[in-house]
Amino acid sequence: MTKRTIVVGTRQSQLALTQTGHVIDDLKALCREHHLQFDFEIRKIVTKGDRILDVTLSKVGGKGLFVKEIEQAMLDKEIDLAVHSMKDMPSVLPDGLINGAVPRRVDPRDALISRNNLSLDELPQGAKVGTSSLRRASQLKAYRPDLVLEPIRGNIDSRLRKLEEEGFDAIILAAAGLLRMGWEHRITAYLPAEVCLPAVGQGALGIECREDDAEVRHLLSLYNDSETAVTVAAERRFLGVLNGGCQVPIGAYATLLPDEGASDSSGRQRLQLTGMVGSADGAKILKESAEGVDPTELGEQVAGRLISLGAAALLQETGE
Ligand SMILES: NCc1[nH]cc(CCC(=O)O)c1CC(=O)O
Repeated sequence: MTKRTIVVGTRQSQLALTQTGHVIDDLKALCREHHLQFDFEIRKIVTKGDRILDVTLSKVGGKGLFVKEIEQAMLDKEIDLAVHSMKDMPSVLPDGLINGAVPRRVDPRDALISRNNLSLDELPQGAKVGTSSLRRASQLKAYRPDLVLEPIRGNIDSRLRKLEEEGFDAIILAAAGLLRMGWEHRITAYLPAEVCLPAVGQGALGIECREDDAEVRHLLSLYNDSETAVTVAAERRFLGVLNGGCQVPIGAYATLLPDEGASDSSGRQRLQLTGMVGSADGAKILKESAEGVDPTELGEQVAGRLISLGAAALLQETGE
């Protein structure tokens, strides 16, 4: 019998190619361990988002732009799975596709890459900091109102280049992307969650596949990390309640609490979720934490508390 070749679709950015390569290495190791016979092949796909990288994303339709063509190729059976950064994955997947695995998360924090090896506190008064993330800008302005936040677009490699070329004192990037690229030596400081709560799902990946592809689903089930899956589920439910895709400063981060017999009767461990919503200028930051066992309920609970604190007005203000 011939071996099935699993075709893996990917965007062409260095980060996407690197992530996809790591995932295929992990899947090959799982195949050896579990005596599964599969070959893997990479298929590169250019998405609409890649073709218009220099346009502000919120102006042209948001994150979905990076996944639409990939999902169509999967529905058309040109590819069998795709690796996404969890934070770029839409909350609702098209009929027929599922998130088959959430592998173990890496560092969720944001990182400062500064020109003279300075920490956030050491940056000079009025320093120019590059980020196009409303979430990062809002929280940095709240912490250091003197900073001048300016947009910077492009892939990680071009943003690192622009740090030098466009006169920024520092830029902010997700630690996870730098780590996966092998560029963590560029990081000058990690931003603690108390200063800059990460994006929902930051540092995690999602592996999308067809719902009716039992072979791929079985393989992916072996790759799923239940701790990452449950914490990211709470963050994504939080986001889902607050935001139907509009561009607002929102962050969330969930962790499993240490297991000291603190699980419920079904053996589920308790989670803690912190969520934030801010104004674009950082003048107002709403932040709440709660604990619970069910990720959906916890996401809804933290979102509900923020709404009762006035989040709805913030969402309207900036979500135009
Ligand atoms: N917004 C783009 C994006 N999507 C995923 C990552 C890498 C980090 C991750 O996987 O969470 C990045 C770069 C960044 O935000 O610095």
